[in-house]
Amino acid sequence: MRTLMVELGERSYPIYIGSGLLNDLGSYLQKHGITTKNSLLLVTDDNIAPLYLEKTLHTLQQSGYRVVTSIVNAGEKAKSLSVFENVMTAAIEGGLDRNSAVLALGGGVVGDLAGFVAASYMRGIRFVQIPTTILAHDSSVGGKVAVNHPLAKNMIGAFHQPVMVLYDVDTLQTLPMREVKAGYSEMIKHGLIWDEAFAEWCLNQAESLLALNREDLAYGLERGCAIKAAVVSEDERENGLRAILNLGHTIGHAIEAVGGYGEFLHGEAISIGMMGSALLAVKRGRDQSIYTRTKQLFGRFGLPTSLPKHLDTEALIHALLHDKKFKDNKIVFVLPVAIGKVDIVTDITLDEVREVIEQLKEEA
Ligand SMILES: NC(=O)c1ccc[n+]([C@@H]2O[C@H](COP(=O)([O-])OP(=O)(O)OC[C@H]3O[C@@H](n4cnc5c(N)ncnc54)[C@H](O)[C@@H]3O)[C@@H](O)[C@H]2O)c1
Ligand SMILES: O=C(O)C(=O)C[C@@H](O)[C@H](O)[C@H](O)COP(=O)(O)O
Ligand SMILES: [Zn+2]
Repeated sequence: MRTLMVELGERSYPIYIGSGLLNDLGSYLQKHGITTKNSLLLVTDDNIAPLYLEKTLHTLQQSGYRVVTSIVNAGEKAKSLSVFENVMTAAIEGGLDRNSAVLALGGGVVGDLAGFVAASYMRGIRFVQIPTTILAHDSSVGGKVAVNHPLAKNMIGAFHQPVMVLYDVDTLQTLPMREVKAGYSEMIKHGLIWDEAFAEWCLNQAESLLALNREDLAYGLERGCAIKAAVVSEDERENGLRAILNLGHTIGHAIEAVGGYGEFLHGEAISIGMMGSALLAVKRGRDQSIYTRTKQLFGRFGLPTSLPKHLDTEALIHALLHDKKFKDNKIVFVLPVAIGKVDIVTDITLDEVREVIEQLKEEA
């Protein structure tokens, strides 16, 4: 078992990564001050429930907990205000109080949704992340919780840190291959923004990672979480450094919104977005190898590197202008300086973005 810390003063918390951890959920909750006197709301989705809900409820009940369950439909559309309201209803009807805790058993969708419920219920109750996807090595760490608005991604949300992250890597073995690939997109992002050697390691271990080799997977998750934790510990509320975690998300979020939050998985959209950032960087005179190496990385993982032609360029631009990354009349882009290093650029024009979108379509 590996333990990492997210250092945030009184809001610090551990990330436990290991095999079989779900069996000991009750002990971990107790260790973190969530006792059997406190009722729990467990949120999950209808893909995960048949696989892990019974086991999770059994272990919690064995430990003496009272648990209310809310199962949402799988997929990005669950990050909506109407589903948020349904989960809130389950919490109220289940009699949760200010000492209760919300447990998110699932990927980034469940984590973001349940986390926003925890942040809002009675103005904030405790929250535990139990990630079950590879992508969630990113989403379960850092406390960004939110639902989407039809016009823009993650538009309604909060910062609400969990009390712990319990990552049972055994659960990842049941992921569909498309989700496995999408999860590696954020892992590669952590290499691209922070650690060239890690990006290179991802490239070299692609085959083993895609085959879910346990040792490599655990190392990749640990390194990805460590990078995320280091950034968040320095800048919890994105006043500066944390913005680098948004590499590929300026165009990526627009792709998700224009795709109706269903055509593209988050990991797929941001891999195309990261290709867009690499292209912009090269157009601004940075080394051509940034583009070729980024493309090689995503290609090796079977992730998309171009934009389907049917996506309307102006619709993408419109969505981009509603994103949080459009500030003070400027679009904020994270651009690679080299593999493993990025900077924040705020003078990219809409015409430059249009040109890159068209070029990404030509590659299709
Ligand atoms: N808060 C953050 O910092 C942050 C960071 C990155 C991404 N996100 C958000 O995370 C979301 C994407 O997360 P995701 O990729 O985990 O998607 P997801 O939560 O939709 O999970 C992916 C799919 O896999 C299924 N699934 C989950 N675990 C499984 C398992 N162990 N076995 C079999 N099937 C399983 C789910 O039912 C779903 O269909 C997006 O909404 C994105 O915006 C948030
Ligand atoms: O934690 C962060 O900060 C990130 O930017 C991580 C991203 O991978 C994640 O998709 C995040 O939800 C995007 O944040 P947003 O503020 O642009 O909605
Ligand atoms: Zn992301």
